[in-house]
Parts: sequence; C-alpha cells; structure tokens
Amino acid sequence: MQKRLIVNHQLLEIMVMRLCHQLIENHGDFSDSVIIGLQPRGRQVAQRIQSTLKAILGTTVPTGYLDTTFHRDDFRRRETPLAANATHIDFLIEGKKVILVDDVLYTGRSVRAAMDAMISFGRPANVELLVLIDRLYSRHLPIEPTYVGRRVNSLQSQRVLVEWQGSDTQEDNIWLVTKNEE
Ligand SMILES: O=c1cc[nH]c(=O)[nH]1
Repeated sequence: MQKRLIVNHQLLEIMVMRLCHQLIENHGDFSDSVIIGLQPRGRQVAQRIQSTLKAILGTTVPTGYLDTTFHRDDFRRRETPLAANATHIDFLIEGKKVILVDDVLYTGRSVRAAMDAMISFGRPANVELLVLIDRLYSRHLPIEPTYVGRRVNSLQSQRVLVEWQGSDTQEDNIWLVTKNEE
C-alpha cells in the first residue's frame, strides 16, 4: 500500500477556515441553520466546522450526526451486514437550512441515503453539502457539493483517507492511498 499526502495539517486548517468563511457568507448568524455530519466520518468534520465557527463567531451552531445504514441502496446486497452507527439530532430541522457534512464525496450514494434518512426528521427549507474532498468524475448519482475543500483526481482503485489527530493519528492529514497490485 502506498500513501501520498495530499493535504497536510496546516493546509487542512486553512481549508476548514475557508469553508467556515464561505458558510458565514451564506448563513450569516446561523439563526436558521443546522449542521449534520454523516456517520461515521462526517461526524468529525462537522465537529471541526462547528468549533471553528464558534471560534470565529462565538456562536454554537446546532450540530448533529446521522446514520444512513438502513437507507443505503446496498444494505440488502451485502454478504456481511453493515454495522449501524448512532444518530444524534436533538433539534428540529423543519424549515431549517441544513448543511450536510462529510469527509469524502465519491459516488454520491451515501449522500442520497443521508437525504432519505434526514427527511424523517422534518422538511428543511433547503439542504447544502459540504465535503473536505470531492473525488472528481466518480459520481453514480447527480449529486454535487456546495462547499469543497479540495477536488482530487483519483483512480477507482485508490482511496482517500482523512485522518484526525487523536482518534486516528498524531496530526490531521489527508492521504491518497493506492493498493499494491496483487
Ligand atoms: O475514497 C474514499 C471514498 C469514500 N470514502 C472515503 O473515505 N474515501
């Protein structure tokens, strides 16, 4: 396995800061806005966005996380069942501007499942999508992000890996991982 660093921790910090300023441009004081991270890995991104917005604005934007397991279109097709993660949304999304957050946008299937799962919590005014990495030319569905950290050209056999300090490793980094030929 080969790992190529595509975003180091300094760049990742700048990227998150930029994404937050773009959010502020569109959401003002966030009085009608909520953030929802897609489980499992969008949760950490959502928390980072929330804490950075808090540092800039002094406001705590309501932030939850959503499990999409039972809404996935491959749920019944897998040989080993998918493990469900927790959903935690302790606010109303009815009439709110929802910012869905994930680390990597690839086929778009997880985002479609998330929109399906989200609707059971109410009817939002509108929904946007924020991702750290947009893997270009890989979509299976017509889903595009509203806010993008970085666009990456990659092969189908490669994988983007977002690592967070503490839970995964010593520092925040984003890697492009290539499996060795067998
Ligand atoms: O490359 C990818 C695609 C989906 N999810 C990831 O974490 N990485």
